[in-house]
Amino acid sequence: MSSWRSDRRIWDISQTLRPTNEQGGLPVWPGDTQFAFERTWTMEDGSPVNVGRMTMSTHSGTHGDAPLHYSQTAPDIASVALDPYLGECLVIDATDVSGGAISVGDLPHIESADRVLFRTFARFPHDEWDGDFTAIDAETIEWLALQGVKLVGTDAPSVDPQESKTMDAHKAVLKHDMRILEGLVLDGVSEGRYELIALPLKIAGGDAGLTRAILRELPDA
Ligand SMILES: Nc1ccccc1C(=O)C[C@H](N)C(=O)O
Ligand SMILES: [Zn+2]
Ligand SMILES: [Zn+2]
Repeated sequence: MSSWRSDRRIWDISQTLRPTNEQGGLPVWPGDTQFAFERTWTMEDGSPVNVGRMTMSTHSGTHGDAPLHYSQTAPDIASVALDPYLGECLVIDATDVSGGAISVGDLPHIESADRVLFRTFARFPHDEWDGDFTAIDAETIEWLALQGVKLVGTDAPSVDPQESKTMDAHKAVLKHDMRILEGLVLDGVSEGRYELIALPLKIAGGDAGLTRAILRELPDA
């Protein structure tokens, strides 16, 4: 049998990109560009093919922040190495965390991990903006960096609180040259180890890149 065939289970942990409207739709950071999708050419109108066009923020839906997002002199998303976005990761259930941010005391015992994803929502708010999301303390980022973690992901729209002006968690990430995934959908994903595949789009000058993020069951799990 071909070694490419795999029966390993896959979890799609990406938001569905679609317009925001009265019924809900894609939650967008307050004041940022709404997601829009339209057809430039349609077969209905005699075109041989359908072709679309999108307008969006670089931080729409599930995305990876570039270091350039939080530092003027840091690399854009097209320039960062891809290995942090690919490989074994640990999903931590932080749905019971109170007090606005995940503190060091909220962390379970971590044997070792290169990548850590936090589930903060019991149910992901697919159709409305929730500004009261759970952020991550800068000390927690520091502690994870000491454990060798090179990527931190969250189902929240940011690692810092919505009203933060100091961006302490982002700054801790910058200090340790870690990578960030935001807006993951971790409903139905239990705590444990998985393979992460979440490559951000290669946008020159991009302060972030949208990503189709998935988890895959580890071999021989
Ligand atoms: N769109 C924004 C507009 C203004 C301020 C922040 C945002 C963000 O998207 C935050 C973000 N997702 C982050 O990387 O923390
Ligand atoms: Zn972001
Ligand atoms: Zn961010």
